[in-house]
Amino acid sequence: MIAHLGLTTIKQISSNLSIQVNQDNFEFLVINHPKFDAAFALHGAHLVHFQIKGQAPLIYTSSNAIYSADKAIRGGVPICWPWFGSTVETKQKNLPSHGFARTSKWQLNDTSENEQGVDIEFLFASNSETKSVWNNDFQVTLKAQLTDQIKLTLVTKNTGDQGFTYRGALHSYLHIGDIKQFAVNGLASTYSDSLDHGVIKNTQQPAYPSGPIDAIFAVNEGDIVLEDKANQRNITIRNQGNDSVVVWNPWEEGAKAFVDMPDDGYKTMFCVESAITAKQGVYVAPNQQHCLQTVIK
Ligand SMILES: O=P(O)(O)OC[C@H]1O[C@H](O)[C@H](O)[C@@H](O)[C@@H]1O
Repeated sequence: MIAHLGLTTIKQISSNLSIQVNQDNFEFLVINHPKFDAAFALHGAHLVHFQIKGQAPLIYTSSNAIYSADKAIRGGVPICWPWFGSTVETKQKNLPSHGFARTSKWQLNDTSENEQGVDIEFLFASNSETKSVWNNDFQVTLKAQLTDQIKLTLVTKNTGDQGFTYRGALHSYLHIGDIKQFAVNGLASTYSDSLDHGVIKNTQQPAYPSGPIDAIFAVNEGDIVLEDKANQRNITIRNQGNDSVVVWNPWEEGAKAFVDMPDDGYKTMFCVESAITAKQGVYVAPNQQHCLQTVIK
């Protein structure tokens, strides 16, 4: 799934882990564990690939994704932070949708590995550039534990002396075999329809998506289960620290409008996001931290 990127190794970290670059010097951490293959872009600490050996990929990344310092990567698990989507304020200030973390370079801080999998830690801290758009002191850590599942924990630490609030998401694009042979179980009974002015609607249980969807669900008890019938599997998602679950698929017209997604890309992806979308966000006091997590298997 990343072979088409034509990567070259520039640093071998261990026999399973290496830093590789594409022809534009865009850096990836590539993991070839005996149990799975995975890759992160250092740009955004963005998981772009995860595939257990012998199985279909668990994560969808667009074959047309653009790897460029000022762009967000289409697919994978974008880290939306410290805001979600756009607000009147971010629009007025011409700030990017979903915050600046996904278009910032993160530092690979630590890796460890064993027979079960690998642990990886990426860091991103406030600097003069981030403070010019969001005037807070922070350190954000992405802790990734990859085994027979993906566990991503985003730790937001307030390193300043003023409290702040944040919003965001672990915006997972799950790979599915065929959207026409697909169902979603375990979502809350109502949702706010972002494609219809936030009108509150009832959820079908299970839900069989048949058109564009952009919906904010409350947090429900239990797991969200995607029936990926074409791949004869269920994908299970368990979130923590979120106040909502955002579900998104742009469908055909939406995909056609994106330069970085094939027209039929919508057929093999479905986003289920561990999100903080409430207006008040999450408050983080000085020296305190908050964890946002998603576990996918
Ligand atoms: O195109 P992006 O900025 O990556 O956003 C992709 C999508 O993210 C979320 O799912 C939002 O709810 C959608 O409204 C948005 O279209």
